[in-house]
Amino acid sequence: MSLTSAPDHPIELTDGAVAIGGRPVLRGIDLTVPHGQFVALLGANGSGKSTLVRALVGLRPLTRGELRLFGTPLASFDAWRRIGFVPQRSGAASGVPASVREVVSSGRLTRRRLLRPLSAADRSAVDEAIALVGLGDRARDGVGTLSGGQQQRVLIARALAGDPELFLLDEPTAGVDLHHQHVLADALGALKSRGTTVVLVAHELGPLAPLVDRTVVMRDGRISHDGPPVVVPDGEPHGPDCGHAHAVRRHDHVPHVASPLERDR
Ligand SMILES: Nc1ncnc2c1ncn2[C@@H]1O[C@H](COP(=O)(O)OP(=O)(O)OP(=O)(O)O)[C@@H](O)[C@H]1O
Repeated sequence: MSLTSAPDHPIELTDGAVAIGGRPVLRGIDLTVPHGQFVALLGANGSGKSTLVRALVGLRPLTRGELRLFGTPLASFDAWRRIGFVPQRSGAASGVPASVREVVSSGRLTRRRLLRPLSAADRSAVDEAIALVGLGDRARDGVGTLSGGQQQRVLIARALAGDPELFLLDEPTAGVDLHHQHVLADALGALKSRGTTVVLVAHELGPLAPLVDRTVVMRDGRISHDGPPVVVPDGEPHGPDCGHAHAVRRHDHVPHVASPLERDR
């Protein structure tokens, strides 16, 4: 907690806007995420989910609005070790031969003093992260020998090893088989029980659904729904929020529809 009474929410974005190449991509985004909340960011292709999470970690500059991370304006925020970010799948192999253990260990770099060997606490955090994503038997293997889905899990383990207080993941389940979606759900469930704040971009929640406290749905660069997830038995709308629940399902699966805010694919 900060010494003042100002809130220190992990994320507080007010009237956020992003333009790419002069074209508005996000507009009028108000998003406050309190400690310990598990937020799913949903929406059709091109609706702005990735741009929003990238803006939230300072990778996309805001053209308007204010972003505070843990109560500190982005411009003066420097506690990046409190934040873990797993980008959309790009592969953990960069051409440099490195083992799973080495890549995951790099997630501890901000936690230890430069050029110091890994401490026992570092090593156990690395082992725990590798086990959590189900790669214990591949720890010594080169990341280049792993499948795309396994490389994604290496990146997740690297972020987990840093023991972040705020963890953002962009489509971690894309192209991942059901068994490994359950592995990921277990890993994120363990984080959630530690009180970690999670923001997750997804098309399909699948096994992650029970973890979600709040769904934010993007549409054409704006937030079109923000509220608690609603359980919809047998695919039927249910309860007073059924319209929204149905909308979430439909957005989750809508085919790509061209709009002025969508990129060519
Ligand atoms: N690097 C870029 N260059 C140009 N336009 C971009 C770029 N990145 C995003 N955009 C634009 O921003 C819009 C939002 O893209 P974004 O990737 O944030 O959407 P998304 O909801 O994450 O989509 P998806 O589910 O397909 O990943 C796109 O329609 C695209 O036009």
